[in-house]
Amino acid sequence: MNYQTLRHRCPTWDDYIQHDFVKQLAAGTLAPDSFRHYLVQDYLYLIHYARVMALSVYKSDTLAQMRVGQAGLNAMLDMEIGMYLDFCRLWDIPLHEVEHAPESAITIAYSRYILDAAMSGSLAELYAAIAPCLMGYGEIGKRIKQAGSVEDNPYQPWIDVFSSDDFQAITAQNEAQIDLLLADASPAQADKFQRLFDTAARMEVSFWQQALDLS
Ligand SMILES: Cc1ncc(CO)c(N)n1
Repeated sequence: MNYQTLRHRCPTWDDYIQHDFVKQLAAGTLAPDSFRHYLVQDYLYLIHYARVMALSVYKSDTLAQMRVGQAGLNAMLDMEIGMYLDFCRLWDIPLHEVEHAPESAITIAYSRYILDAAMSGSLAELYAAIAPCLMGYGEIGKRIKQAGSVEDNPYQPWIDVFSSDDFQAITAQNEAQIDLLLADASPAQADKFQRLFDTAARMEVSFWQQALDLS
């Protein structure tokens, strides 16, 4: 088992990567209310995601494994959350409003799902559950960049983070880590990895959709 197999076997991968939210964000036509909702919910989601990354360090056996988790956590806290804080300043959204916003049902479901997989499972299971998140956004960023940017896109900073060389290096490092962890999976373990991956990818679709439903 490896990352590309998980990705190819996932029934909702394209729905996730090519969701209308992504298309509208790339075109700069996404309704501001939708982006604002996404921004707040994703900020809340990332708090839990960071806790999962911390658990990946705890569950690591080697320094090399720990460093992949460390790099992922840094990318999250510095690059992604940093970009969200910039948006908050630019769009006049007070931070306390974001921090105290109620979590939506899908935000709770998805964030606690990966947290449970991280707490109860092996390091390999943890990575199978978070792979759609990290790897998917990397793929989306790369695709949008390759398609060429539109002028004056208000969402360009989002695209710049996920298409950046730094973020792409993190996804490459994570793919290698996932491939090593999944290499010797038994058929039963491979099924478990695929189920974790597919469930997370399904929730990514709902995560986009919640924001689009507002417009
Ligand atoms: C819901 C979601 N999935 C993936 C990422 C990428 O880290 C994110 N910021 N939010």
